[in-house]
Amino acid sequence: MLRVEKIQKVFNNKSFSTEVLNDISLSISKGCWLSIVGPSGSGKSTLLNITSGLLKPDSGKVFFNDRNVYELNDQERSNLRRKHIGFVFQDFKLLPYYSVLDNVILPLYYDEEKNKLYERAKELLQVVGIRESLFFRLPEGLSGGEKQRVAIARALIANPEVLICDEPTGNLDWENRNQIIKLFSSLKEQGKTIVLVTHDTNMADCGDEVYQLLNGKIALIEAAV
Ligand SMILES: Nc1ncnc2c1ncn2[C@@H]1O[C@H](COP(=O)(O)OP(=O)(O)OP(=O)(O)O)[C@@H](O)[C@H]1O
Repeated sequence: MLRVEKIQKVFNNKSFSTEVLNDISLSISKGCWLSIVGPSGSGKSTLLNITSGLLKPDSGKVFFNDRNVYELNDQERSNLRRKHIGFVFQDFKLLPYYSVLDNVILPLYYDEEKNKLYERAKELLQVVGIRESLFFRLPEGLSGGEKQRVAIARALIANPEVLICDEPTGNLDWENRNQIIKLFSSLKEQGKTIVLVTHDTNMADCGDEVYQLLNGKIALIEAAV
């Protein structure tokens, strides 16, 4: 369902260049949960951004259901991301002047009837453990963990086939982290494909496959039998 082939990425600054990804290939089957671990700065976020169509690699290809993501035009790629790929950013990227509910419906804001979207958003917020009294609050009034869970609800609003998450439990306490792991497990059971980066090795182990990114290379370090 998702395939990255021979990805290279170098960041060039005025005084130096950083080779982050060197000939990375990965194939992710439908319904698979793939975890990526690696030290800080090893390129995990860069790889997720490239995989989800947010950042063009220097070379290499990304396929989503056999469509070459970087051969789509901007509008097509934006539609693919909004409707088929849910993305949870490490820094959440909630819009500051929109309420929790409006942030959650954002990916489909102009596509669907608002009341229906709000109903779905409320259900999702309940699933991720956000209480009703927070629904009309602006993000500045939320804790880090609450923002993270709102970002997860937003990533799910379009019922995407793939959920790509950058440190989805980084700001959560033990109880909420366990709740998110349970949610991801049940999403996987429903057939969703999950790709996540985490420093939480126990969470990584809940996946079918665990890859480690190190020195620009990726290696499979654990696979469910
Ligand atoms: N836009 C950019 N311009 C220049 N260098 C960048 C850019 N984005 C990332 N980098 C560099 O690329 C490397 C990989 O960054 P990336 O954020 O992908 O790592 P990471 O493994 O996700 O790190 P962390 O676990 O700390 O979030 C780092 O050295 C970072 O400084």
